[in-house]
Amino acid sequence: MADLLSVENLSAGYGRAVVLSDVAFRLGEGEALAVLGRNGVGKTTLLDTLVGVTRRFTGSIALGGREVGTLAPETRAGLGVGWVPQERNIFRSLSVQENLTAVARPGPWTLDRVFRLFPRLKERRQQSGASLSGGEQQMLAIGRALATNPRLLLLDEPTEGLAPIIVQELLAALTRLLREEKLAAIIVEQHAQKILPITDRALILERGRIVHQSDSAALLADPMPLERFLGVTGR
Ligand SMILES: Nc1ncnc2c1ncn2[C@@H]1O[C@H](COP(=O)(O)OP(=O)(O)OP(=O)(O)O)[C@@H](O)[C@H]1O
Repeated sequence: MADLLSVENLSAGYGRAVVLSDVAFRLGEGEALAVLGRNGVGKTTLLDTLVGVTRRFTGSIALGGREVGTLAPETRAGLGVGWVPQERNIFRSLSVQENLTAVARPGPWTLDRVFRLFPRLKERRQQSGASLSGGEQQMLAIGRALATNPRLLLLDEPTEGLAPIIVQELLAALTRLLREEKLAAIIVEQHAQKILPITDRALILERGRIVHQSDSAALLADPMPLERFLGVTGR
């Protein structure tokens, strides 16, 4: 499978602090990767480095064969890096529909298609972003990233802090995105058992380094690395 993303020898951090060291992995077109690890190991820093909002010390990030590691975040976004940050960053004073149309770029992900994926957003299309529940704001944040028609979607703990029923709804939408629509994605998640069934590959970070990489199915079948590096079972 052709590489959509190829990361080599990446080290990055903030100011003089090195958080990520010698990170290397590949992602094929249409593949989904789970990024796992305990608190503070550098998961968010990895996504932020792909987006371009940290300090990169060494290494390369190639998207579709083109080096993007030196480019500004907005240029990377224009080349197809879609980002749903942990803090969601929706426009609180704009309506749901305005949030989506403000960032829309031409491509298969039209407003209608986003509304088909998240019917709750369609029902609330005239409401302000601020009036939405936490789960609905997360759906809007994902919808906004989709409306930019990304080649690669980066999701930072999309289910964090949400009620179980909303988590189920979000996971069902993500399953559709990753399994049926075959959108390439990298998902940071604390709970391995939620995300491994819907991703192709997984990596585990510890202190800014990759300590395990494998197929997600292999990790589910043999959860030893989850026990060792996350202190949880895969179930
Ligand atoms: N803006 C920043 N400036 C300086 N250091 C930072 C900054 N953001 C994160 N760090 C440090 O980088 C390290 C990795 O943090 P990061 O948020 O990437 O971890 P994480 O695995 O995503 O953790 P969590 O699951 O708690 O979100 C931590 O030691 C953190 O204190």
